Amino acid sequence: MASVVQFESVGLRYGTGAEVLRDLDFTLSKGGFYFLTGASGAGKTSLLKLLYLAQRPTRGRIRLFGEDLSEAPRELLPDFRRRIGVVFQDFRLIRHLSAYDNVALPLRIAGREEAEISSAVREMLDWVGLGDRAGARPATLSGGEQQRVAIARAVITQPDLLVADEPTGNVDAEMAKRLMHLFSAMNEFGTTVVVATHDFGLIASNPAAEIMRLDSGALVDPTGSLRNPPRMDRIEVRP
Ligand SMILES: Nc1ncnc2c1ncn2[C@@H]1O[C@H](COP(=O)(O)OP(=O)(O)OP(=O)(O)O)[C@@H](O)[C@H]1O
Repeated sequence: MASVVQFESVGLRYGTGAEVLRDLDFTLSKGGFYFLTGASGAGKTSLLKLLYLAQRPTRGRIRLFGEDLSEAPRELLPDFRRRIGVVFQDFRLIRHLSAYDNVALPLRIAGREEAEISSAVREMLDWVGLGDRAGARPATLSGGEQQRVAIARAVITQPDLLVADEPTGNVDAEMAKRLMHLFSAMNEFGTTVVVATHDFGLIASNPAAEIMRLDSGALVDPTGSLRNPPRMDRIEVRP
């Protein structure tokens, strides 16, 4: 399968500090679904920042959509960026825009017609359960509602790569299921999805997904043990 992302010996440090990511070597395939997990501070958000081009690695190479980013001219980065949908941990909605206008923004930037934008945005807001809050500004929405607007905005352009940082951290279990259904539907249409989460319930909801686990900045045990806990009947428990 074609690769969307390739990391080769990638490391990242902030300023003069120690490396927060080290020796990352992995490939994400087109149409793959990946969960990125690991303890708080393990480097999940930092790895996602490399994926959505908010950070450059301090060493190693990253290929995105087949292009080597260390060789790509800076002017090309916005073109790459437009192919990536991002759900930020802190949402980053635009304060003075309504929920509708926040979700419409990427389509307006892409130059779509208003009639097309209107039907797409209304359908998306309905799907995330905010059809009746289209005119609301972010400050008047709850944390969970803001998170749903942020998700709607990230997926509205059907990006090639969707990167989501704890996208269900503020919603109830029913809404989390609905949002995962949305991500899976996009994934079936070819979007590569990367979801950082601590929520093992969420991970269990998509048994076909691959799990990437970060431990102190390094990827460990990329698949396997998280899905296959030890068979308790084989473990001898001594009194
Ligand atoms: N801008 C920054 N400048 C300096 N250090 C940073 C910066 N951002 C993150 N770090 C450090 O990098 C390490 C990894 O942080 P990161 O936010 O990537 O972890 P995380 O796994 O996403 O954590 P959480 O689950 O709590 O969101 C931490 O030690 C953190 O303090």
